[in-house]
Amino acid sequence: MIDLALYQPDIAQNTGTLLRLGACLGVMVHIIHPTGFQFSPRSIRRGALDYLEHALFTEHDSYAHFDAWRRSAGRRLALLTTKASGSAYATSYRPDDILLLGRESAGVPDSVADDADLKVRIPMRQDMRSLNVAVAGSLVLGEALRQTNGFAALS
Ligand SMILES: C[S@@+](CC[C@H](N)C(=O)[O-])C[C@H]1O[C@@H](n2cnc3c(N)ncnc32)[C@H](O)[C@@H]1O
Repeated sequence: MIDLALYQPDIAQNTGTLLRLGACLGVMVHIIHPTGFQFSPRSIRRGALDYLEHALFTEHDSYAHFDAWRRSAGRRLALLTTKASGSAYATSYRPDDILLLGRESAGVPDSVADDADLKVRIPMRQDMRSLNVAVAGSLVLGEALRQTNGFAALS
């Protein structure tokens, strides 16, 4: 199954929204620390509501820890970034891909972008800077699940 990964998220409500998305679709969410807020059930409840108890998530102390785990698991990293040239809708996803979302304030550093196996961009109107991180994650996760038959087990 496709996973989501959040690189050092800044805004608790966005993280809660993505945890709720993961809970509803049966998708694992990796939280890469440090977060810009205290990561606790209390702080993310506004976005996650009572779905938090159903959320599948795992925390990584650092990007290095996450990257070591990902490489040992042989999982491909697909970075969502406005700087990519390839469209997220012209990409072939694999069922075990991990979709990495950047932080709200600054995306990901170049060193992290260099680790990505593929980089994808959601096309937008000219002069628009970016989408909300939870909206971007939802759009690409939907496409990746559609391509990999990830909705089949859901009712
Ligand atoms: C608010 S944006 C970050 C904006 C940040 N100033 C930057 O330069 O990356 C938060 C995250 O949402 C995702 N995102 C937002 N719009 C996107 C788009 N059009 N295509 C791909 N990813 C997008 C990216 O993962 C991005 O790092």
